[in-house]
Amino acid sequence: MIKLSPSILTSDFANLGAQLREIEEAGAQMLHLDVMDGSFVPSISIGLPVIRSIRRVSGLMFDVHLMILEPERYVEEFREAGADLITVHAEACTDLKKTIEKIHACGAKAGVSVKPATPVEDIFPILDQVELVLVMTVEPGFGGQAYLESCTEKIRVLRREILRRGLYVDIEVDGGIKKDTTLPVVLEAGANVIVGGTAIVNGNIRENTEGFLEVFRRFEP
Ligand SMILES: O=C(CO)[C@@H](O)[C@H](O)COP(=O)(O)O
Repeated sequence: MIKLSPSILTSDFANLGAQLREIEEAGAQMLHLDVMDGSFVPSISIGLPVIRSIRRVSGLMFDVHLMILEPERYVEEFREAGADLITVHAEACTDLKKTIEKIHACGAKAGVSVKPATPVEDIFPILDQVELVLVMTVEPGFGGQAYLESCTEKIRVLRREILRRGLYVDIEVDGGIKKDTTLPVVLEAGANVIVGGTAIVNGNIRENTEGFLEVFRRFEP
């Protein structure tokens, strides 16, 4: 199944409750929460208090993307705050395998992410230990950037490897996904969890969400 995970990074935070309701009512299945530390990536975004607060008002699956150094230090806290899926960067972990084990031990699903310059083959050794791989299709740090074409082949290679090994691993893509241009490209390449940032939350959330879901239907078996 293809799922939509809207990112609230560029939301109007003064109006977040209403925006979350719109996202949920329009039919998105997940909520993508970008946590940035100002070290692994240049920006600082939201953290534990915001996730705890919105957990009380949202029934969506919380897809927490940790763009922080040594994320293993905070795994339990993000789980307690409400994360259902915790994704860490392969480039940011001291010991990726142990971090994945820690995520599972606290009852969350585990995801691993790679930046655009990191070969997707780097995570093949732990592919059977995660529920999701997040292929960054922009340099992590900011919303509203242009999709990097070089990432399409990474999605294809990853989907091929997952099929070859008979695994059930979701492929999530994040960055520069637009309904009429890059969305069909990533779906064709094999992605099945789609993060939409500015293309969903900026403007009419309901129409934007419905537009994405309509394209999904064209790619569903
Ligand atoms: O993690 C990030 C950026 O680092 C994202 O989740 C952005 O929020 C995506 O925004 P768009 O590129 O879709 O506008």
